[in-house]
Amino acid sequence: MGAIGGEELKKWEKMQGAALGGEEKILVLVRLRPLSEKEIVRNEVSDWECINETTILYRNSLQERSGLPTAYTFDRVYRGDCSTREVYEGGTKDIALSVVSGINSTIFAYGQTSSGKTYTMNGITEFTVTDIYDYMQRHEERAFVLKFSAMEIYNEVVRDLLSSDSTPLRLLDDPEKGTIIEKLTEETLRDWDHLKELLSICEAQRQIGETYLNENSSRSHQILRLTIESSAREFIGKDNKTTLSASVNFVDLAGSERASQALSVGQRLKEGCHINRSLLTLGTVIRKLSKGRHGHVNYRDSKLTRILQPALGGNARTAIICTLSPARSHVEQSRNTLLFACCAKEVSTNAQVNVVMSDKALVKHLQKELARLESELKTPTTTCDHVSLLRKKDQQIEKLEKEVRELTKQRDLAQSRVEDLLRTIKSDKTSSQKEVSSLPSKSVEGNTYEDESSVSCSSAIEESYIRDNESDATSCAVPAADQHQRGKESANVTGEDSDDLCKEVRCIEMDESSENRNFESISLSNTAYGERMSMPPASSVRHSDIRQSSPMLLEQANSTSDRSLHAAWEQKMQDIQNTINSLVRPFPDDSSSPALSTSISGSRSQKLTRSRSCRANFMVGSFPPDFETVEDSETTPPNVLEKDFPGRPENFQRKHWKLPLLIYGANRPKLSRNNSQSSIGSAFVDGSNAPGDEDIPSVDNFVAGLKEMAKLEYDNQLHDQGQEAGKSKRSVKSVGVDPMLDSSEAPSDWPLEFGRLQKMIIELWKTCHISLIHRTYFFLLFKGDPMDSIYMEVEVRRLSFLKEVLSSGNSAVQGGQTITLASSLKALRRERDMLSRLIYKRIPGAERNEIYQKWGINLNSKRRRHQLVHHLWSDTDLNRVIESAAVVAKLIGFSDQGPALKEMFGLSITPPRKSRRSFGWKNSMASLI
Ligand SMILES: Nc1ncnc2c1ncn2[C@@H]1O[C@H](COP(=O)(O)OP(=O)(O)OP(=O)(O)O)[C@@H](O)[C@H]1O
Repeated sequence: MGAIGGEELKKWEKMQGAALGGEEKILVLVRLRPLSEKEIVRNEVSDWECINETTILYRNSLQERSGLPTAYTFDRVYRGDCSTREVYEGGTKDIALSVVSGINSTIFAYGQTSSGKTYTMNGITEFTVTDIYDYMQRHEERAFVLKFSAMEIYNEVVRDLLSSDSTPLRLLDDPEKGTIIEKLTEETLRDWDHLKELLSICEAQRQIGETYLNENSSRSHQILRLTIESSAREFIGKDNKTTLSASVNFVDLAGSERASQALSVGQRLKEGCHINRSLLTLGTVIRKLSKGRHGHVNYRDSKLTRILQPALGGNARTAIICTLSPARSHVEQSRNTLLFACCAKEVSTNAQVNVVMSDKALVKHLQKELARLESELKTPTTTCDHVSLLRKKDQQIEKLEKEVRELTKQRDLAQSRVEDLLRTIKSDKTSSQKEVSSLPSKSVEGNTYEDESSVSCSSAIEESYIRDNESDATSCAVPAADQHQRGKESANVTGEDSDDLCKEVRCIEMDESSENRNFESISLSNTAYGERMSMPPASSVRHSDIRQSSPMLLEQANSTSDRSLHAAWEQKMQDIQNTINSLVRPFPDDSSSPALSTSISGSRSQKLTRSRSCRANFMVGSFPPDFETVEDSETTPPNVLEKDFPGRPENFQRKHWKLPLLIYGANRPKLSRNNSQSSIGSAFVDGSNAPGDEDIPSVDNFVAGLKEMAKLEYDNQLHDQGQEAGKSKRSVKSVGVDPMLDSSEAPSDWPLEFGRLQKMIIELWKTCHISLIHRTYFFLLFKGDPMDSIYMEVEVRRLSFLKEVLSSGNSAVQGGQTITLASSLKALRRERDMLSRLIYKRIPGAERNEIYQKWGINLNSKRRRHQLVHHLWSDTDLNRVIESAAVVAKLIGFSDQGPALKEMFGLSITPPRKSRRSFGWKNSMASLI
């Protein structure tokens, strides 16, 4: 059903000769009945007078001085001597008969008991039906079906007045039709006599109810509904048949005074409230609607307003006939009725012609509509801005991808040029060998090279590497006095390039060295390098080829112009990639552009995994396979923190500043000193850590995580030192943390320093919502030994970083997991729950009570376990921290065994040499690898 028309409807409208439907005010009529016989006997005075067709006046002189209104104006007012026919003809008829034009209509009678509602509605119903039949007879060209139903609402229960079954009817919500009444009998009318018969059934049913209620007057609302369906005879059986279908409701409401009367006394009040709930709601709805359709209208508060919702503010034409008793004794009720009428006349409805299309016509119509929408979607000039935006972005992306392809081609060309040069170097091997052999073998360790930090690779790792692999280092360092001089000259042109040049050579060197040292991950390193650089694997280019090559050729092979060209290309590709990312970012779902996602991710991964530093590759290769690769800080943008973009495809995630997370879960392989599966943890996490307690992280995984963290910091430290040389330092200062202390430079007042760091860590743990188990392990493992300094520093740095990230509302990626403030809090809450469950399991009753008392927890409290776990680690006072650690250790079955424990896990780090700053970490690292 809807307000759509067609040829047939247009014809029909023309025939009607009037505009159909639209917004209009509710028609409000007031009917004054004559004094009843009883009232006359009581010598009642009639105080109301209709002074013209629209105004009714209160004539009582006493009341006039009360300040209350005396004159009320409505669409029409009817004196007591007016007939129902006049009331009908005066406005009701027009509305009631709208039903034959496919427009819903409703006629209400509202007023106090015995004011003439039923008297009026009976007449209105009869006249309407008579006119409808008359209309049907006059329009033989149309086929009509007339249906009748009747219901009563009493005490918020809906009953079918045409059925002897008094089972209440349920109201259902229909997405198209609104509220429908379940199982309501609908009789198809044969003729007028049939309707009279049905009306008498309704009357009888109603009287049974009234008898049951032992009341003389109506205490229920009655709704008679006449539904008329019509279609042009000439169209019947045809595809484009259109049916008009509408209903007219005749509503005889319960006496409106009931509510106020019922409010007087107890039992009556309760009953009255029930009976008139719908009447009160009707008043509220009308009042609300009279002020305009703003905000919520409480139709659903009563069955009556729910059923009549369309008549009150929706798709219907509505007339309300307010009936009044003229008697002075009823003046209050009469005034209330007029007040309701005043509100009602402000209410508008918006009636529409209700057209029911045949299935076939409906299908045709929908197909047409679908085609229209599809063509709208296809045309970029439609109103759908996002469609054109998408199209534009697709074009941009296509263009950028083309550019990426072009640049890749150019880069490959340049690389092949480099390869050609390398081949030339090979061919010049013999002469180079002679040159190299003539050089003093110790020149590599010459101070000249080391001192020239601006052009050298004198990072700690290189130094350690040189010592460990002296022969390789000799060859790695390359320079003879004159070679170095050339290098210097070159570096004078671009200092940074020179540094890169050195790294480039060392990169190849290190790959091979790694091979020599049989690092377990060398193949990974080489393969990764080869793939990432789109060059032959580094190991395939023998470092001996290079070190034996002519320095001039070597210099040529890494010439500044080639490198800067590379750098420019890389920069450009990075820019393009960034642009693509920014273009892609607004898509909430990568599925919206699958092809795009695939193509870009390819180029993206190629670009982002490419390392600028061979040292980074070396470090990756030397870490355990599960270690999270840390982006070289040189390639990490200064804005290392970023907010998560929820819908961005993973391939387009920008780099995070990554730190390994101390992951204790089952996913993480257990690491031990020799990197093999270890059962060492079981010695410290007692046997009661049985299946089901697998959520408890083991100490060995904790230690493995610490070591990784230290390794990473070591890497950062080295990098910072390397950068120091290039005057382009990007240290951890950029995230607000001081550079890590070298353990070799641990302050002489270490106990004091330890206290300071420990306090700082405890505070940071709290701020960052760090796992209580982590805190416990850490606290119990590191108690002030000078060798703890590295781990203390690492922890401070990690937590400071995390604090900054979380406090700025950003997320950090640690160990492949994105950490936010919310996720940390959630994890901590879960951990506390887990610990509280372990209290009964792990701590015997007497000891448990002792602990509760120590923490000031009432032994009778039902939530004492929860209280305890919430106390744990929440106070940063050292004594409380010690107690917290003891309780958590007990719960997780961790027994602190002092230095022996650290020894077992390889956490006791040999004090480093103090002679050279850069050596401190190298020695420490020995125990970490
Ligand atoms: N306009 C009128 N002219 C003559 N008699 C009337 C008129 N209106 C009502 N009456 C008479 O007044 C009496 C009460 O009328 P009616 O039953 O219609 O009141 P009601 O408002 O429907 O009452 P209730 O709320 O109790 O059902 C009836 O006897 C009816 O015949």
